[in-house]
Amino acid sequence: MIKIIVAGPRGKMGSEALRLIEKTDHFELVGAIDRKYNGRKVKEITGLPPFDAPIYTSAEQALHELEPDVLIDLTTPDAGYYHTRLALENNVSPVVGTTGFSQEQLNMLGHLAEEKEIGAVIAPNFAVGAVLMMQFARWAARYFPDVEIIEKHHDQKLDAPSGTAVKTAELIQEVRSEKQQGHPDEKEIVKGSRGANIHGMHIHSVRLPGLIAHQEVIFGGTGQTLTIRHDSYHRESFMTGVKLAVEQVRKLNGLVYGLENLLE
Ligand SMILES: NC(=O)C1=CN([C@@H]2O[C@H](COP(=O)(O)OP(=O)(O)OC[C@H]3O[C@@H](n4cnc5c(N)ncnc54)[C@H](OP(=O)(O)O)[C@@H]3O)[C@@H](O)[C@H]2O)C=CC1
Ligand SMILES: O=C(O)C1=N[C@H](C(=O)O)C[C@H](O)C1
Repeated sequence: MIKIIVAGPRGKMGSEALRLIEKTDHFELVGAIDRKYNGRKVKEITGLPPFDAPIYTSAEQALHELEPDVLIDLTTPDAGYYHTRLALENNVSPVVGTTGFSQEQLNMLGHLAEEKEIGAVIAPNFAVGAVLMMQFARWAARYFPDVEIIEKHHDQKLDAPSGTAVKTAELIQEVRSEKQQGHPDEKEIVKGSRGANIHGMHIHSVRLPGLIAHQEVIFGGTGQTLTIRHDSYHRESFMTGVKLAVEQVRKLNGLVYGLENLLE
């Protein structure tokens, strides 16, 4: 049995993670970390599964009193960083889906996991299809160095560009030859019209109601384009990866960044 705490249980992803725990025999929810409802039980919160597990507003108290094996964090960049750090300091393995961490924060968490000799997983996207999309894009970039990324998300998303888009650009950068993309004299008439720029790759972020999580990686070559696209239509799409990470994380030593490192 794996004892789990979920941070962000009322959220779109956190509530989906609770449903995953509910239907997984070897997972046990021992508590939740929420900004509200301290001392209440998860089952008392409308819309959440009928768990007797207690809610804590203090992450420190939850970690000390409940002694979980794993903390699943699905909150916000600031809260997620704080919870992940705290989990590692308390010898609890974090499985983190929260996006928006800086490179400095990721390095810090990596050092801490190594120092404590604890497994940790941070994955910008837990959907297997999205991981394949990123891997296929990395492969395609060897042959098509001209690339732009369009990511589309629901309009409640806090961070832009998405963690998936950043990770995609990082993976492409590993194999892509040095490239000056677009016209050297290109000028933005309206600031921001060419989107964000990571390692010379342009990333465009769309935010609209009705969307969940979608990304296109478009490669351009002479007389052709190649588009690699992934769509999450339901947040259950992320749960295969969350389940795998929870099952694997305590067997790891140090931080694994990206679900692709856990897939065979
Ligand atoms: N890796 C992956 O596969 C995926 C990652 N994500 C990422 O997961 C994160 C959550 O996304 P989503 O569920 O859509 O967001 P939501 O806004 O629906 O949920 C976030 C939850 O975190 C809670 N929260 C905020 N601050 C704290 C805090 N200090 N302590 C405890 N809880 C807190 C919020 O509470 P309140 O309501 O009070 O604000 C809310 O319930 C985002 O970073 C998103 O990018 C999303 C989908 C897939
Ligand atoms: O906020 C979201 O919804 C998502 N966030 C992750 C990201 O930033 O890439 C993963 C997925 O795209 C959904």
